[in-house]
Amino acid sequence: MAELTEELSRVKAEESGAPSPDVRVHPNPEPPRDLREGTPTVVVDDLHIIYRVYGAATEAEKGNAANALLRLLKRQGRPQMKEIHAIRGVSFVAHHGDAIGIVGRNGSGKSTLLRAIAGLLPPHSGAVYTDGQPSLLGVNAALMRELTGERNIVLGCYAMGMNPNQVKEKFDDIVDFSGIGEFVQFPMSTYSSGMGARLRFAIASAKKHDVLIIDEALATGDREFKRKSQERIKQMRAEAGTVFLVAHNLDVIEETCNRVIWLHKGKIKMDGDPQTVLAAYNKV
Ligand SMILES: Nc1ncnc2c1ncn2[C@@H]1O[C@H](COP(=O)(O)OP(=O)(O)OP(=O)(O)O)[C@@H](O)[C@H]1O
Repeated sequence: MAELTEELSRVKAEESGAPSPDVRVHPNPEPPRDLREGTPTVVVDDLHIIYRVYGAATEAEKGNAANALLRLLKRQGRPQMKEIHAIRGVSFVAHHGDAIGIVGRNGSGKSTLLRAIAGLLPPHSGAVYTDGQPSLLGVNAALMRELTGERNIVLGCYAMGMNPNQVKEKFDDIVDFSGIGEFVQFPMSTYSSGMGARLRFAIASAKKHDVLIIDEALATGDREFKRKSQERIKQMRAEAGTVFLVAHNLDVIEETCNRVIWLHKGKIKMDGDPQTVLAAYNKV
């Protein structure tokens, strides 16, 4: 009974606007943006990613129809499973306001690392901790080819958690930024790959992201679009998000990022400021 009276008086106090004695009042539950600058957003701790693929271990086992039929007749199992150890003990910490470029030769593990940060690949061991929701903007980000640009903008914005008013507010800006013009009324299947990539970038960057991961999205698009997208990445950095960027064009990385991680055979070979890391990377 005493508990009930206490609870009732707490509810009444809350209704009257007076803070109840046992409720701590935080005047600033969210620290202002500039205070968040520099706080950790992504912690990657001794991460290992292993892909398992069913592949032929020997020449004789190589997959063709005759071999598959022979295996069936002999009631043999599938060919041996192979493991590809794509990320081998990667650790680093990213902070609010960081734009981190990831460089490395083909197959060094860049896309795998980004997909793991986005939570799309489970670690074999180690862990990825993120503050906020990471969003992966890759060349394959899911837009629907049979739908018009307009429908994709609306669906894409909803998928990022916007409400109808926010979508209305952002719609024109997305179309302008993408530069697709009247093509917005046509199905995406009629777009060139550059137009599709520009629309994807325009949709994804219309929202503030805690952690935005961009995989080669800037590789397509003309000089003007590259300039605009670099500007927008800088703006997103200024809004205290964290941006990860994989691009084979090192100039883009140098101009956009404040830090570069060089991956080699699944391990970090170097991590530091763009000039130093890119100079070393260009030497090999
Ligand atoms: N889905 C997959 N299944 C099996 N192995 C994969 C898969 N994706 C990548 N790999 C392997 O993992 C390793 C790292 O590949 P990843 O695509 O991450 O490298 P990358 O640095 O992004 O390459 P690129 O510059 O060519 O895009 C490679 O050996 C690759 O063959």
